[in-house]
Amino acid sequence: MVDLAYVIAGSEATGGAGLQVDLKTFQQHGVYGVGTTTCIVSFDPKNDWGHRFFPVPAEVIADQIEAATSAHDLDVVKIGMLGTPATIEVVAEGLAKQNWRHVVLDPVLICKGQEPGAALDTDNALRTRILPHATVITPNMFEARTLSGMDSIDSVDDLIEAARRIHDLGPQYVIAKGGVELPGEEAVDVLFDGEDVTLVTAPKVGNERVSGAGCTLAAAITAELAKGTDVAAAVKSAKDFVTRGIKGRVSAHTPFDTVWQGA
Ligand SMILES: Nc1ncnc2c1ncn2[C@@H]1O[C@H](COP(=O)(O)OP(=O)(O)O)[C@@H](O)[C@H]1O
Ligand SMILES: Cc1ncc(COP(=O)(O)O)c(C=O)c1O
Repeated sequence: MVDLAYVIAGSEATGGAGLQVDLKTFQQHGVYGVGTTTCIVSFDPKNDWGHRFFPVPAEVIADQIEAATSAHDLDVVKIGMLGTPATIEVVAEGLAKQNWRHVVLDPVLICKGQEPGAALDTDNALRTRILPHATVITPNMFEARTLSGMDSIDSVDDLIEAARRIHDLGPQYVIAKGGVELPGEEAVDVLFDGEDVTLVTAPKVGNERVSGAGCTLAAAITAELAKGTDVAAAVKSAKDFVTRGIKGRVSAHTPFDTVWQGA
């Protein structure tokens, strides 16, 4: 029997992030992917690739969740971009309808290049409605600052402190991603399981962020969990996968290069 993984996330029209990346990553791991679309992001080439954001109506999201969960016995789900409090509410209701072995939350508050202010109401709804379901959470530096309440994260020690604080909010496993934003030669992520801190590192590939890196990492963790891998091994494998994809990155006319999941 093939292993199945489910993702509830936004569509990103250039193919570089979001649901498209999640499903490519699942496929690359030999896992059958099932996806529910929460919103559609279309970057605007006429306006510095600014964000055009269209939320899928809540009832249509509910219909998709009903179809997906009725068609398949799903026990591992990745949550990507939700975008609005109304979407968060309907996804929270969907999650509450069954038991999950793992809920992997990529707490996407804003996309690369977007203004932080847009995130505040989404942040509050995510905290109260989605975080309680998450077993694994993968915040980047901005999301780690927001969720931990820390003003700045300037070192690996700060990132560990942020992971500890986010663990206190509920998720059993926190993977806080330093990426290219901490100084040094390595892209350092921190895994905290409530007891032990593990540094998950790979050499930086350039000093730029890459579109779809966060989605790829969380989707690869989800695919490994669907196959029965334990969390620590899933994170290590996902880090290798995303690093390969960043090395093999695809350049486009957009401001950021994008991860190649087939690398
Ligand atoms: N240029 C890079 N070289 C190597 N690893 C990177 C690079 N950029 C990001 N990463 C890694 O990719 C993963 C996703 O990180 P990041 O881009 O910070 O997430 P997000 O997409 O959520 O902002 C992390 O494991 C991070 O360390
Ligand atoms: C729909 C959607 N999901 C998620 C993301 C986050 O992508 P990344 O993996 O680059 O953090 C974006 C960013 O553009 C997006 O548009």
